[in-house]
Amino acid sequence: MCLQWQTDLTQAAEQVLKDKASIQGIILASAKSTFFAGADLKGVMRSQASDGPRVFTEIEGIKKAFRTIETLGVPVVSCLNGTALGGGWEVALIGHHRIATANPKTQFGLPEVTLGLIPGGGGITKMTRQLGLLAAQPYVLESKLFGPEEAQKLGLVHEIVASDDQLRPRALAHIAAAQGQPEAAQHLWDRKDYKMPGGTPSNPKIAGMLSVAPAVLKQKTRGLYPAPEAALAAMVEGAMVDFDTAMRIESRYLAGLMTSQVARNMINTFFFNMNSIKGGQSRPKAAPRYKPQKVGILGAGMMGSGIAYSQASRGIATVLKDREAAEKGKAYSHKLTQKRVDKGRMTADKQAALLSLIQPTASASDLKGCDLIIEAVFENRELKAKVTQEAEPMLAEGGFFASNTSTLPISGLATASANANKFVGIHFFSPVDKMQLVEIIRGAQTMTRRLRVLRLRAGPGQVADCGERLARFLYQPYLWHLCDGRRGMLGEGIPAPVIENLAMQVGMPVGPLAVLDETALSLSVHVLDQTREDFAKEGKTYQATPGELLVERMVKEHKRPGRAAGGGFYDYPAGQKKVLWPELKTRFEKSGVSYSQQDIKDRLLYRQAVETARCLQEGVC
Ligand SMILES: CCCCCCCCCCCCC[C@H](O)CC(=O)SCCNC(=O)CCNC(=O)[C@H](O)C(C)(C)COP(=O)(O)OP(=O)(O)OC[C@H]1O[C@@H](n2cnc3c(N)ncnc32)[C@H](O)[C@@H]1OP(=O)(O)O
Ligand SMILES: NC(=O)c1ccc[n+]([C@@H]2O[C@H](COP(=O)([O-])OP(=O)(O)OC[C@H]3O[C@@H](n4cnc5c(N)ncnc54)[C@H](O)[C@@H]3O)[C@@H](O)[C@H]2O)c1
Repeated sequence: MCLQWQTDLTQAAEQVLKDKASIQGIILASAKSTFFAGADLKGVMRSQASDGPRVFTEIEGIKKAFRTIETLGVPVVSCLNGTALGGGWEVALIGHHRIATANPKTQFGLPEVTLGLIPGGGGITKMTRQLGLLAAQPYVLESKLFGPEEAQKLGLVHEIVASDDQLRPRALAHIAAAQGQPEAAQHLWDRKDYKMPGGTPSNPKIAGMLSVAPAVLKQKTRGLYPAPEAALAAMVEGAMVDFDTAMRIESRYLAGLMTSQVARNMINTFFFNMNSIKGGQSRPKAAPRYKPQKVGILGAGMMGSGIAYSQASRGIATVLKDREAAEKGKAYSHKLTQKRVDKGRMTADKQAALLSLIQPTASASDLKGCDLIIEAVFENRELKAKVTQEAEPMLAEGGFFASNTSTLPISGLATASANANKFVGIHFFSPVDKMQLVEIIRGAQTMTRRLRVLRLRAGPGQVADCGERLARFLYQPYLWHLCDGRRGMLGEGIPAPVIENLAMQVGMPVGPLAVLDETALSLSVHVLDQTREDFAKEGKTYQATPGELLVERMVKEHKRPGRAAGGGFYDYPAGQKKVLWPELKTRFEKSGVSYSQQDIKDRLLYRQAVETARCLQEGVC
């Protein structure tokens, strides 16, 4: 929907208006494999707040042309040969009759709110009038996309054809059959007898539901995302007025959002940056994709058991080795898959096939022939060196070794290896089955070609090739320091619920103390112990931060090592919601401590900004 397209559209609308008497019907078709990708997001990225009035005029201009075509009095047929998203779906909705090619890859719908925008090119008004205020919500407020079949069930597509070459003949046949039938050239909502499905907001049932809708939405967005709120407002306000006014209402909301910093940030992150990652921006150039055939995992604790699941669920034979906990580690995969089986999302056969790929063992000899071994034992340098030396000889020819360490420099760990050039860091995040990110860390001696992007996990954003600078990597400077700041705040006497709630108010999905519990407080203590040992070897004394000392007290004094071990900053009563450990109040809270909520929010966010800037400075990509 760039400026050139807008000019062409306006001219086409003027032309059909002139030629009206000789037109029997209009076909909207695309010459590309995608039907239409919607508004020009590059243009939106260039917009400024002062562009608001101009953008409003452009949106209104586009919709005027849409309206000219759909109210001309001739049947309009949209031939949907491929994906139609956002403004593209809004173009499809010009057609009174919509025909789609059957293709499981085709996606229709309105992804706008995921980009900080709203479907203000007629999408809100038309989808609401077509489906009703309640039924349209998932498509408008949650950007639920759908394929041709679902579209047909919803009445949004009227015909499905087997191949693209059938679209035009079917459209022509429809136009021929529609001659003399005025309703075939009219949208539902333009008919005199139109009634909104389910009722308008004046219907008491709808009014009752709408009265709680903003609160429900706010609970999800925490007031941090303006687009879903604007979309809900445009839906409801639009449902109370005539069609043209409803269209203008959505244009106003859209113009405001389109020229906002929030939308630019979201578009840049969720569309352009995500596309670059999917397109392999982080991959070493010209490196072939690589999938190991057999993977060994050392340590079947929290991380090892999750990594085993992630390998087996991608069909990779996995040997899970632990001194004592290998069976328990495999049981984690059983637990995860059983939940899916119980919900009917996985067959028992598939579960059995996945579990059969995990071989629990206490014996290093079972690792023979692995082309990748990932070490995930305790965060202790000597132990890691020992298990590396024990397992490495089992590698298949050309295989390589990886450590899942959170904090220990890879170059240092690689000194235990007989092949430091085949030693890398592969850092999974907890919980492994949910987190898409995997960080690849290059040690000083790692051969660059070892950094083939591993297909260990599906999903985008999977790799940050950090290299290794200053013997630290992403997790260390980034998350670790963030966590430390939060633990530190608790140590200053700031109440735990204040820290947790303010962090969520600035957009974190869960409170930071909850995250620390998940990753295990005992892990922080292992890291601290190792750091002290390292300093001592150099004749120095490590000065632990207040945050580190607090966690050490939690683990060593109060015996609260984290969620997996029964409790940490939170208690985890069986079958109930977690609750903050009541004794945090008596042990850490200081009565009369003064704090400003804004300062706490700033401390949480500035730390992220500073660490992000450092990552960029250090070339983490
Ligand atoms: C001063 C301010 C400007 C004001 C403009 C005013 C305009 C007013 C219009 C208002 C009315 C409409 C409002 C509408 O409701 C709002 C929207 O439409 S928001 C956009 C919604 N659309 C999308 O989210 C779709 C985005 N695209 C995709 O999901 C995919 O590209 C696809 C369509 C599924 C196709 O996938 P692929 O085949 O894999 O192709 P690629 O993804 O690799 O894309 C190829 C190439 O095209 C670029 N591109 C794709 N879509 C857009 C886009 N919408 N805008 C800009 N560029 C787009 C993509 O970046 C690739 O570029 P390359 O990397 O090759 O440079
Ligand atoms: N916890 C996290 O959130 C997280 C995230 C990313 C990376 N890591 C890293 O992953 C590694 C493991 O962390 P974890 O949280 O899974 O620890 P964990 O304590 O849950 O598990 C460690 C496992 O190692 C096993 N082990 C000890 N010695 C062994 C040996 N000689 N041979 C085989 N197994 C042995 C233990 O029995 C235990 O099951 C650490 O290096 C940690 O820094 C942890």
